[in-house]
Amino acid sequence: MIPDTLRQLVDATDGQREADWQGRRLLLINADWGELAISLQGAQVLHFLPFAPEAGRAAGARPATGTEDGWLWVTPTPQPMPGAIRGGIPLCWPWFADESPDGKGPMHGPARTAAWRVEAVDDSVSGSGVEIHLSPEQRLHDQLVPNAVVHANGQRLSVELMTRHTGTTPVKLTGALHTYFAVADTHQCRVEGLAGARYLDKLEHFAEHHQQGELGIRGSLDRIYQSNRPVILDDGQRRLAISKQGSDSTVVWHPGDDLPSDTPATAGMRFLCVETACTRVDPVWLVPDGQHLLSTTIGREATSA
Ligand SMILES: O=P(O)(O)OC[C@H]1O[C@H](O)[C@H](O)[C@@H](O)[C@@H]1O
Repeated sequence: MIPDTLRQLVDATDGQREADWQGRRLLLINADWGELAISLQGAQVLHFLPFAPEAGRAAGARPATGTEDGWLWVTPTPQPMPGAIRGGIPLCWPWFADESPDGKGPMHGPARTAAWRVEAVDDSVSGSGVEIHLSPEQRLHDQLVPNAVVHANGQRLSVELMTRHTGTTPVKLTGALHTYFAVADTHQCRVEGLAGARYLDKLEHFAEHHQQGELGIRGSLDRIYQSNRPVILDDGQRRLAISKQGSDSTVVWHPGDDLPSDTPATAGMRFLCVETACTRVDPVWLVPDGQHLLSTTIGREATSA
């Protein structure tokens, strides 16, 4: 689910172009393999719709209008600059939530509101698709340097957030690929693959629990699962496989009825955040010349033929 204004920009794109949306520069791609939109504020993927063949649909043919509008959700309320966009895949870096070193930094770090530039767009990648390299326009940390790579094709989307240590003293790093998935109905969702995992419940002052059975979403939740395993997000209509690297935390978040002011009730039950993260339970200590790769890959669940 994406705002009509973003849908119109994607529809008006043939191939690849840049355009302005809500005061932000976007990279838009509408190709034979699918659709992709990235905001250069935050290097944030806002939209992805692959055209992989499904039963009854020819290879490379776009889904019938109205049957599917992408795997990611973006709030329909315009987000004033220079604030963050709620939706898509915000890059939370170099800390997750309020875990800045002095406790005073912006929620989820400065990367998601910073200006990034496209370093390269490679559409010669195997399997027909695109690989986009992005870097921040300004330094965001005195010792750490991030860059992002987005891979998209007719089957899957992946986002890689690489951090390199260019300084002289060890640095603690947390962060997240804070994915807002578009779902048919939040309360019909199941997240499979977390059964038995230990989690910290942020709604209970980080009380520790273990997940009993598979996770069904019934109301508000804000949990840090200690897990490096892939999960399946099933909303009753679509099963997406979410795998990851460099992450021992999976954050599952939805505010329930207590929606943020930028999220109208009609849109509020159409998303679920399942986040590939490094948090207080698995911070990364980066040493000089070290690097860390946080990545997620999202595809349809593989079905046995
Ligand atoms: O509103 P935001 O700054 O984008 O944060 C949205 C949410 O992100 C994460 O999932 C945190 O676990 C939540 O506690 C937070 O409310």
